[in-house]
Amino acid sequence: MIKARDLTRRFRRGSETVTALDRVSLDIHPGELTVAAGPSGSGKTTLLSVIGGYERADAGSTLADNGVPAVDGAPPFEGLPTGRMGWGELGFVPQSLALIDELTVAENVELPARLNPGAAGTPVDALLEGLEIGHLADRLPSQISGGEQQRAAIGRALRLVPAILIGDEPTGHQDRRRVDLVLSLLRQHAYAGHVVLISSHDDAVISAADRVITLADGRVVADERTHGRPRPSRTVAQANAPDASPAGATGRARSDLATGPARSPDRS
Ligand SMILES: Nc1ncnc2c1ncn2[C@@H]1O[C@H](COP(=O)(O)OP(=O)(O)OP(=O)(O)O)[C@@H](O)[C@H]1O
Repeated sequence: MIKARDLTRRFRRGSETVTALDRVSLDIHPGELTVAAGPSGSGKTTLLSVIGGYERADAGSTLADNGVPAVDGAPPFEGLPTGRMGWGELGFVPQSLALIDELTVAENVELPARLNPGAAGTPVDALLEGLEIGHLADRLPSQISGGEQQRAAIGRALRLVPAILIGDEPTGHQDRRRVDLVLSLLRQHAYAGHVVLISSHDDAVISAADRVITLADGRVVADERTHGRPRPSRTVAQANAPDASPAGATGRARSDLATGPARSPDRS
């Protein structure tokens, strides 16, 4: 589970201050597809970037279950800041995609595993086939379409089967059939007991969601469970057991990864 509390993010534009997020508090649960919706400029990208640790909040905090099962009666929620999670714990699909142009499609998808030697996950070939880009494995990102690049970025985010998956409009470049394909993979990941939070203003995506959080002017103006699908009572930690490894054990922390070229260019 993710607990975001009082997230506030302001941007300065000359003499003007834009409040992109205004004291947003949310719990995002595993086991359901959660979609952040709202008009352009309402704060969706900022919310996902702050929750994913790609952008710093001016105020507030975002903590996540660290995947370690409870021991000796200790609460399973350990409160790890999401910004310190690596690809093994948190997969991110940025709007910019941030693929490395010198690496092939297969190498881009494999990157989280290269950074986390020994970590378990889904084989690259299976991901590429599932995302219908298997035939493009040896091409460079610049040699494939925007929709194909986006599916490669989704494959990279899913590579280590992260407890948390965040996608900023991950279907934005897809045709109708591939929107359904991507949604089906994301829902599968969510229903396996993981946290899946994406943004979209596509009605097809919103109607496929189990929960829709609507933003306007940086605030949550609606928060609805659309399918009424009961949440599994198990935690992310339980869902991941016995493969769960302590945060950090699967590799580098997010702050380290930020220095790598695969992370969002927004993070320096
Ligand atoms: N780097 C920045 N500098 C200044 N203002 C920014 C910056 N990033 C975002 N904003 C502003 O913050 C507000 C929220 O932007 P954000 O990108 O989060 O919205 P969004 O809902 O994701 O929009 P879209 O659907 O168009 O992607 C907008 O008013 C935007 O102009």
